[in-house]
Amino acid sequence: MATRRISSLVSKNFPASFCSLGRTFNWNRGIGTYSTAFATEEPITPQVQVKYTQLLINGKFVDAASGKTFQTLDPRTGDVIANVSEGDAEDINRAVSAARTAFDDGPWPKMPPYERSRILLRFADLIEKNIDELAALETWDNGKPHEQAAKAELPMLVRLFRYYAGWADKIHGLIVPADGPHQVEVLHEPIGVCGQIIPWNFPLLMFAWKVGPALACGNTIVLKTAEQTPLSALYASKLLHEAGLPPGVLNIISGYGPTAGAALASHMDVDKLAFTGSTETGKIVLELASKSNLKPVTLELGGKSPFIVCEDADIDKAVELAHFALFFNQGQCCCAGSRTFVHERVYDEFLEKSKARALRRVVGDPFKKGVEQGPQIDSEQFEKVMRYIKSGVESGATLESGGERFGSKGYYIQPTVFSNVQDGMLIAKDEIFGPVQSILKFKELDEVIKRANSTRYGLAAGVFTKNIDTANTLTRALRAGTVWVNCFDVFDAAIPFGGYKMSGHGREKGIYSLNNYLQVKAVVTPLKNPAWL
Ligand SMILES: NC(=O)c1ccc[n+]([C@@H]2O[C@H](COP(=O)([O-])OP(=O)(O)OC[C@H]3O[C@@H](n4cnc5c(N)ncnc54)[C@H](O)[C@@H]3O)[C@@H](O)[C@H]2O)c1
Repeated sequence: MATRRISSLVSKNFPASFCSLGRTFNWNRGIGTYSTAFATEEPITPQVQVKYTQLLINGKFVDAASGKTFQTLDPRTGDVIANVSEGDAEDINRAVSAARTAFDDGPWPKMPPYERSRILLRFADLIEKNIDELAALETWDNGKPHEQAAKAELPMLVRLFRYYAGWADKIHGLIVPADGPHQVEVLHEPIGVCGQIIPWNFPLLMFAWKVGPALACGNTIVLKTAEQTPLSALYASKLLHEAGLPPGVLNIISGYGPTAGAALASHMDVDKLAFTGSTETGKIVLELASKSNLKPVTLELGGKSPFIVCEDADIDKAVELAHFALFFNQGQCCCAGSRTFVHERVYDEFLEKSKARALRRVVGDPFKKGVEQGPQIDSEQFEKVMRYIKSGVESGATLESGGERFGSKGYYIQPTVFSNVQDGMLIAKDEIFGPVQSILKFKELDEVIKRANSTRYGLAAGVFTKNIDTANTLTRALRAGTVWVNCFDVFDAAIPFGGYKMSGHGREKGIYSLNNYLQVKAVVTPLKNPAWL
């Protein structure tokens, strides 16, 4: 069998790849056991003020119609960061009405695409100027390491807006040949008022994946942020208006899912819905859309992605990448490599090294330099993850490291590794969305393909091998929207992302996202005496 080394074992793309985080920042790892030093220190005061807490409707910050507010909390402590206007159905009506007027009568869809492109480019420049404040807000509201927000996520957001700014003046239709003397033009039109609902795990990146392509295509938007993380999208949207976005084109509603989110999904005057969140909520919004006006829906949902370590893998590199694939962002990634399949010949070595790596992971205040893992987003997620850890122990998996709360304040969890995990256990089937690695043993390639595909999800997969034939077999056999080979979490703006099966409908990013935000119209005109057809 012909084999050859795959030269690039870990992607060098940055900032498109989160893979480079560990190397770039030279994380200051502890040794042996978990360090509790950070947990006993006072939380670091964020270098940012919360300026925007109201709803953004028709270019203005306004209170909710009900006058209600809700608290957004600091995951490091559970303390209140700010009181934020709580939008509900009435505010969604106001925002949709502003977006409708901006679409039907406003300048945005009619603006020369180059002008739209320039506004998106100016916005990207403004984000770059305000990276420190935006990254601080993101860390404060979400708990993710500040270096990750500032050096990877914000640059990705900038890149994504520049990418879609580049598309704005390159979207065009087709002239297609037909039987008979007809001119057939296929026009690509903006789809109209877009409803967008995003989760809390990557508040600004999810904002970018939704807003960038929708605006490039000339649409108007009502976006509902996640109730856990309302702050950064309000700040970014203010900058978009500074960059020249006309009022009413982008409206931001903070609020809860069953009230504001459901009102948006079921609104009769919303032309398209884009949702990212859990599979359970995805089913609800799809039903709301179908029961209202049958608006088309794209869904980016949950996952239980396999990460397959083959017998020929460089074990040290595989351990590091599998660790990153699971623990990145506190394990709160839809595409987390949450089933680590390891070939039986390298299993023992892989396990020992994975355990040691988890013990070296630096957990603490996400504002502190060198910290790799902050707190989970809130008490609900914290409790859910702890329940899964308990279930892993009770179902007979071996707890190799972690398994406990980290520190005494906030929602920190020790990096946890289970070995001896069997396919039927809940920890191998459900999306845990936390820092819990499940290691499973396999023997044959056919066997691991079957087991990796034996899930209701199909978002992503990781493959670690030096053998090009093995890599080709796996990449084609795995039923997942993304397969990363010898890399993981490479998120270039041009790469499509989305799921098979219950991980979603449709794709975001790249050219594929444009199709989500365009209508296709055929215009047929008879041709009189054409010289040719
Ligand atoms: N596939 C992807 O690209 C991707 C990316 C990030 C997160 N996710 C998934 O998101 C989930 C975690 O996020 P979450 O806990 O915020 O998910 P969630 O489904 O609870 O919430 C997501 C959003 O939906 C809203 N919502 C909740 N109930 C609603 C309802 N009845 N009607 C309308 N909207 C409603 C929420 O307010 C929030 O804005 C995970 O399952 C993760 O895998 C997927």
